[in-house]
Amino acid sequence: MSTRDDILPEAEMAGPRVHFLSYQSAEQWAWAGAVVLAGELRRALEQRPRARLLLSGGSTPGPVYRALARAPLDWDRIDVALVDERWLQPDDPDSNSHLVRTTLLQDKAESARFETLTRPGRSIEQAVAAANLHASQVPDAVVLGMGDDGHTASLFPGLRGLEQLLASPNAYVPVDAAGCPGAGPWPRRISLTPAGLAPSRMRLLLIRGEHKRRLFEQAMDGDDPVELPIRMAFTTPGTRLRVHWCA
Ligand SMILES: O=C(O)[C@H](O)[C@@H](O)[C@H](O)[C@H](O)COP(=O)(O)O
Repeated sequence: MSTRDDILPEAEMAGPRVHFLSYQSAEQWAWAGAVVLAGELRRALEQRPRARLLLSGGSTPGPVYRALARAPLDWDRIDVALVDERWLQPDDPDSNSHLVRTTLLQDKAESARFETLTRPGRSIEQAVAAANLHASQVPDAVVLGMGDDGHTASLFPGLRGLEQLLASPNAYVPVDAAGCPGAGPWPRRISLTPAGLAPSRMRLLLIRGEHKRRLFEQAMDGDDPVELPIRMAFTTPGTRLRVHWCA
């Protein structure tokens, strides 16, 4: 297993809103993500009866979740929930729930309490209302991803009503991303908003590849999340965004 010293970043760029760390290999990147999340959860459990972790889906974060599942934490005091979900049932292989179940909720983390966003028999409005009730518990850590189009959570560039969704006072909103190529075959979704991200005690963005590095640098040159929704990760007031990148 890697030690803390093996996973020091190759380069760092720290500003007031973003701390960007580059890792030399995918293995170091995965372990570094797990170490930082485990540290945050451990601190939270020292101070409060329960800790809360919000996770994204997509093709990038799986190795970090698998590494985190091996962390010796008091997992039965940890609530795991989602940043966003495609309007699919939790056992659908394309759902973010399925990703979290098959990567994180294994090994030591099997005993964590997992809140899916969708559930059989629940309408999208009921699912969003339930998510907003749970959101009264402040997240200790939020893991975000970024799509090749600059979306984060399920807030896509060009999404109808994006400005209103970004300004919503609610932590979760229903999304109809019809016409947004980044949403792939799943236009109906539920997404975290800036209001849901703001109170989190830690924000971690997991990205890989040259294209995403350049896109993130471009995002940092501006402030408007309507143009590039990933900007909400660092323009939303609250804690500084930590970015973990590797090629
Ligand atoms: O449901 C989703 O699609 C995700 O939660 C989404 O916001 C994800 O983080 C990005 O799309 C990045 O996805 P990739 O890692 O596959 O590029």
